[in-house]
Amino acid sequence: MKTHQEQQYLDLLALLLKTGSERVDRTGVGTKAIFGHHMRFDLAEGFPVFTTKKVYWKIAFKEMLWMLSGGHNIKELVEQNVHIWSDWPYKKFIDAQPAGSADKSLSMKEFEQRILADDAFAQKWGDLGPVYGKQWRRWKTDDGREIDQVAQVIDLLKNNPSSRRILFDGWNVAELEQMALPPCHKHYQFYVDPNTNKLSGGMVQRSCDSYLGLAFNIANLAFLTTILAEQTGYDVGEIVWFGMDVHLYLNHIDQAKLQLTREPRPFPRLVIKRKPASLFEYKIDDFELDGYDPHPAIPAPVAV
Ligand SMILES: Nc1nc(=O)c2c([nH]1)NC[C@@H]1CN(c3ccc(C(=O)N[C@@H](CCC(=O)O)C(=O)O)cc3)CN21
Ligand SMILES: O=c1ccn([C@H]2C[C@H](O)[C@@H](COP(=O)(O)O)O2)c(=O)[nH]1
Repeated sequence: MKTHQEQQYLDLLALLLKTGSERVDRTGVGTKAIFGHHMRFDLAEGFPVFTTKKVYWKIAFKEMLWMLSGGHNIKELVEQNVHIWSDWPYKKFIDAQPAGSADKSLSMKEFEQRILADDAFAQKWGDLGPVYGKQWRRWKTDDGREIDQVAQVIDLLKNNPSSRRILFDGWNVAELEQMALPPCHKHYQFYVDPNTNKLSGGMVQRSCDSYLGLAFNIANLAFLTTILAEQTGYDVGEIVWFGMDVHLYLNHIDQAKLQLTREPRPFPRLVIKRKPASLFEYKIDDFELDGYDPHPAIPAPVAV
């Protein structure tokens, strides 16, 4: 019998548990880490959203659509009930409040409510800086122009699919200091096989939270590749993932061990209910996963 493609992910978790070197990290949580790892998923065999725990794929897709829209303020995420980016601006806000002030003890929920209610507050405190969306869609040049890297990718896929330069990158060295977090999934590249008319998507991730982030990152790489293929007239090929600093946070070890006791179930199919005129006009309600029957969620704390 053919091995389930998700086994690659379970093998990675097992490898980290067994061989990962314990390292201190920026967050102070500590990780078990390896350097350099690769996985690939054939999208013809199903949509790679992991089944050995419930993955909140709609949250991931909303994040991808937000990045594709050029967004970099958490307001647009919180409006859609997505909270995965709120920790960083919240921490920045709390750190900036004087000791003893009422705002110093604001909860994250109250912070998010103020982001939603007060535009000026959201402008000031909800902005993550020039992160993914900004670099993907409006990379600033020295002479004051802005480059839409995603539009360039679409143009190459339509007009020069044998190019070896069909890529975009979020790692804008000059602007890293202004970002709440420098990009983790930093490089995306695409490839058309002329024999099969299939589009494959690759991604390089410099730093990978293998328990929380990676499930989202793989689903989103598959999602982006699928909608790009639909928009440019190709069938879907493979996604190819390269991780560099690939780690398991020490407070995710029990969750990873529990996940390893579970058997993968068949991957679902991604159903796209509407094809908009451009890549930038998809809405979350255009998507459904057909046949997603995961094992229960296993919650874990995010390292900030
Ligand atoms: N330490 C760390 N790991 C990450 O994966 C990560 C960051 N930081 N910082 C930036 C973004 C934010 N991302 C996140 C943050 C939180 C979850 C998370 O908590 N996921 C939960 C449930 C989410 C929910 O219900 O809102 C999960 O079980 O997948 C996932 C991705 C990915 N990135
Ligand atoms: O999409 C994402 C975004 C972030 N991560 C993880 C990887 C690291 O654990 C942290 C970032 O910390 P750095 O010190 O900047 O490396 O967030 C992820 O896995 N996926």
